[in-house]
Amino acid sequence: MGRLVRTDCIEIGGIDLLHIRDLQKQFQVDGRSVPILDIPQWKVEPGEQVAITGPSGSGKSTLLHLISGLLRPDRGEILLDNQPLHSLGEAQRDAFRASRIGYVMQNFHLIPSLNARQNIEIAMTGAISSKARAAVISEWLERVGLQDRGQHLPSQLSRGQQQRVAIVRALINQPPLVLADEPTGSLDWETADEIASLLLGLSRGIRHTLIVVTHDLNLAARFSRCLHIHDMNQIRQPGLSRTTGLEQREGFGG
Ligand SMILES: Nc1ncnc2c1ncn2[C@@H]1O[C@H](COP(=O)(O)OP(=O)(O)OP(=O)(O)O)[C@@H](O)[C@H]1O
Repeated sequence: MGRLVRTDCIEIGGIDLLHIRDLQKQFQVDGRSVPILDIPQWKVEPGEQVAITGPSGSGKSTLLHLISGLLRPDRGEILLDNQPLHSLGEAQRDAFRASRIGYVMQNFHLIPSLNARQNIEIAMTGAISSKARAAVISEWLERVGLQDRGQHLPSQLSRGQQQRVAIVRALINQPPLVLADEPTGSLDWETADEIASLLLGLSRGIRHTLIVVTHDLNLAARFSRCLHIHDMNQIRQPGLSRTTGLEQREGFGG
């Protein structure tokens, strides 16, 4: 079941934070190569908020893993701030990722034995005193309404509160790019709406670029740009050309 995605490039001008060129990714399944992504060109400008939608298995998470350098493309280039991430050695890539990319995941991935403050602190880079660190963490906890939850373990927090901690952890180093993979996917609709507002508001406030993978079309509609990935099986159907495999929709309210 191969899946292939292509994108029509929309030139949006200006300086790009992210520039993907000729990207191809395949996985080996039972000894054969299964094409997953094929993206001739895609650009994201600083400060943009982009939603990525598409059917299950179309390659959305794979695209985020490629952008963050967790996966290596088989072909092509991903430039982040003009830096080809995959040309860096592992240690340099880890350091670059830690300072330039924040990652929010569906299931929070907090460390169970650390409290909320410690889960945030562990992600902090930069040489500042422990007193200054504590002050920054307090400020962020207050910003997300968790000022009285800093000492709580993840198991003592609601799911929405855990995701708030995870969002602070992703934003604490003020990375220029924040990636979120189904950040509201495991939350009830009311909490999901709150978390979506928080993520959009915070990233808008500090001018992060935000790229969010979501199945939730209501959430996608809150972004200024949406990239929809089609499944290759659909692309193979008569009447759908491969070049419409990945379609960009502009002009959502934001
Ligand atoms: N390590 C791997 N080895 C082989 N195939 C893989 C691997 N990782 C992902 N795949 C396959 O790649 C395809 C894309 O997976 P991906 O997780 O990116 O999809 P997705 O669009 O994020 O799906 P979902 O919406 O269900 O999370 C799937 O068919 C998946 O089975």
